[in-house]
Amino acid sequence: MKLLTAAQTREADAFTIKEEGITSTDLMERAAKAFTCWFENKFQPTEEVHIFCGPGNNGGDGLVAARLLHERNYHVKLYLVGDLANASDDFKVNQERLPQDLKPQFIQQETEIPQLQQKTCVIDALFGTGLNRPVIGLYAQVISILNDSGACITSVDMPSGLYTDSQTPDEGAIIKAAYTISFELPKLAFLLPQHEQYVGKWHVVKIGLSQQFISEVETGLYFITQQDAQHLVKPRKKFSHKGLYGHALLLCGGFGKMGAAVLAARACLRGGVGLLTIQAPQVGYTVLQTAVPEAMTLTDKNRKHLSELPNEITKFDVIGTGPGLGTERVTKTAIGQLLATAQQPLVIDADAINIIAGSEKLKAQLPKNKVILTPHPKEFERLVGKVKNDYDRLQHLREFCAEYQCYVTLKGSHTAIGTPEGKVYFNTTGNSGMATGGTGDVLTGIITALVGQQYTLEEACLLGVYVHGLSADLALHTVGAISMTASDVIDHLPKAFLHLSQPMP
Ligand SMILES: NC(=O)C1=CN([C@@H]2O[C@H](COP(=O)(O)OP(=O)(O)OC[C@H]3O[C@@H](n4cnc5c(N)ncnc54)[C@H](O)[C@@H]3O)[C@@H](O)[C@H]2O)[C@@H](O)CC1
Ligand SMILES: Nc1ncnc2c1ncn2[C@@H]1O[C@H](COP(=O)(O)OP(=O)(O)O)[C@@H](O)[C@H]1O
Ligand SMILES: [K+]
Repeated sequence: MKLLTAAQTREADAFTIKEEGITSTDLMERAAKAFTCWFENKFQPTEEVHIFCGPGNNGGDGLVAARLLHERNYHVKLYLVGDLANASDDFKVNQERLPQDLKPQFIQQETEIPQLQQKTCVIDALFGTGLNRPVIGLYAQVISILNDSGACITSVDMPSGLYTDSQTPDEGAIIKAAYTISFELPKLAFLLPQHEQYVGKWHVVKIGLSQQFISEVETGLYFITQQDAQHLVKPRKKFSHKGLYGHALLLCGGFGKMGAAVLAARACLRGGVGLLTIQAPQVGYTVLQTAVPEAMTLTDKNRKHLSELPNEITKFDVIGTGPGLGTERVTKTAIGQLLATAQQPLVIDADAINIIAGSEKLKAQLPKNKVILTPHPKEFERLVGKVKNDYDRLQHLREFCAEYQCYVTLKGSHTAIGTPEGKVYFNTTGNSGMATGGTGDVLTGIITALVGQQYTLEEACLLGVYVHGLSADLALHTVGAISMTASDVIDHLPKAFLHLSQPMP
């Protein structure tokens, strides 16, 4: 599913209004109804609700929500903030529509800002996607008092003050919402870790924006839905055999880190690979043969560290490498040989990334259109240098993928997948239980398995990160976030694939 910029959202509004032959006031009523519906399910009418409106259409939504909640017997206190001489037309229409017994209070200077109790229920309708400069002055004072009050803030469409799709300047005040209720689609800003404290928990409510517009508009930004993932899963054929699902090679593990190889291997098997061979240093032989009996094990001439490639390397359909490798000189040499000679697709993680990041020569040797790199943010910085903020990181992601013609799954709460053509997909599964050692090794195993099964590199990244996070979401029900381990994620992979293989409604 696409992510739209603020400008594209405005175009989508305008297109929908024209297509349906409705007025912008009708669309505002629809949006505010959808918001109110969510709000009513969350907060009881016994609550006093303090609604703060700015001068634009976001404020207009706030006015409609005030009217609707008042009709449903919520005790509404309404505040109209700032100079309303240039308020939007739909704001003015809805100000007129306020019932007689709902009198707004006007806030035009700091002394008129109410002091709120802790836990007071607040609706923030100051600014939405129309924000076009940092919030300073009176609005910033309101935001600061609301943030400091300890009130439970629900933002309409955007936390006021936060830019929708670019870096908010440092001087701008931003609401710290507990909940943000976004219209039709999530916003890019919600998916970036630096905004967690402002956005809170976000939810999307549908307001019937034109699907034709959304399907036709050009954007390089997407988020992965369950439907997208379900469409990708390939069913198995009755007369198929293991030879059809790929023979994967994992070059993983080292002294003290054979566990990483075990995790990647077990995940690769659960990811559906036909055959799996692991090449590991000698210390790994007994470990791997015992912990992963389904896999074949080749041993390196080196006792503790990977130092060579297998003889018959051409027989493998895909090679996954990195977890547990270490960065010894002999291993660096082996990774250099791999990049120089491998004909098949490569999934490169962890220490293999660190090794490549440390050498411009190795970076230049990354074979084009054959590589998936799966760095976490620190490993990514080793590849591209220090990044300034989350938007800068995304820009580096696009540039790196274009320069090296490779795929990168930049791991995080919403893992971002960059493609050589400049697209970025955000994952929507996963949870903080995954913030534990070894879950990245699991992802390497899964993606390697999918590439082995002839998924394209893009498909393998999308389905891989989605199913990886989904497994963790399913594990959450049984083990919770605190106790979750990487093995729990592997153990829930079967359920996750089953979940995605159910017929769609
Ligand atoms: N018909 C529509 O276009 C719809 C719009 N909707 C709502 O409208 C919002 C967008 O409305 P608008 O485009 O009117 O924009 P906003 O209401 O987000 O803000 C724009 C207003 O704020 C002023 N402003 C911007 N930045 C400021 C700053 N830093 N300090 C002080 N004033 C500032 C602008 O001059 C303008 O008056 C969405 O977020 C959504 O809530 C929804 O009602 C759905 C339908
Ligand atoms: N808070 C979180 N929410 C969702 N996913 C997370 C979170 N923290 C970590 N993850 C996921 O867990 C994995 C961690 O990978 P990585 O840092 O490489 O771990 P390791 O090196 O220990 O294997 C990534 O896939 C990442 O997206
Ligand atoms: K808002």
